[in-house]
Amino acid sequence: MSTMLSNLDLLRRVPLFSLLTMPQAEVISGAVVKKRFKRGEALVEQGQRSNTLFILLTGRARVMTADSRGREVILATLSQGDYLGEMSIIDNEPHSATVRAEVQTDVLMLGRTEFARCLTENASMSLVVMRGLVKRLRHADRKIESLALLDVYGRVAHALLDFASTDAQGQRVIRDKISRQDLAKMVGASREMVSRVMKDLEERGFIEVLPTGATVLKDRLDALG
Ligand SMILES: Nc1ncnc2c1ncn2[C@@H]1O[C@@H]2COP(=O)(O)O[C@H]2[C@H]1O
Repeated sequence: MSTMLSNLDLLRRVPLFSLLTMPQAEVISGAVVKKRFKRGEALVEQGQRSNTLFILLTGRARVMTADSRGREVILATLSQGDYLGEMSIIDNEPHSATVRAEVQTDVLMLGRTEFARCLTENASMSLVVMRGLVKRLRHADRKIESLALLDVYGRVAHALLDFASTDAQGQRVIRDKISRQDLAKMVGASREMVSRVMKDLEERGFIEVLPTGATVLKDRLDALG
């Protein structure tokens, strides 16, 4: 975490908070608290309350939910500039999911009252939060569709296409090695099944796994997802 930057500087670099007027930003920067979470530590726990908005300054965190048997589903991965905890602040219910640091993660924390004040005093900020929620709902709709209508091949293809970014050569690629366990938690299938599907996708030329661990997605994969 940069110790050189003031809370105000840190806040103004976060897209959501860059919408505040300078006087508003000054008030809010006096109310935020910095915190560092270790890898594996939970920022919030599903079913509990924290009355806090968390803004990621560095690192990465995983949004996940689990059933009573401890089976987990990964809903999303958050990174720098993303925020979490807004759902509980907006509807005053416990946290909808557990969010866990995947690597050491630095955050700014803002209390319920201050965040609620930002939303009521700044219409453009409310709109951005709404857009974020709508985007999430669209994504959740696609996920429901894929769970209901696609087989495991289709769901794995969907998840891979979702994750990929386009490199300088215009190839869609996932740079980091993909954990079969994580992929299984994203698509709602067993790790063994996902390993089998990935192997088959590779053998049939839908994907290419490079020696670096990166995965290149071929155009024909779109037909499955
Ligand atoms: N599907 C999702 N995608 C991204 N973030 C989510 C998703 N579901 C929940 N979250 C975040 O995880 C947080 C868990 O606590 P809250 O319910 O307060 O607010 C939630 C959101 O900020």
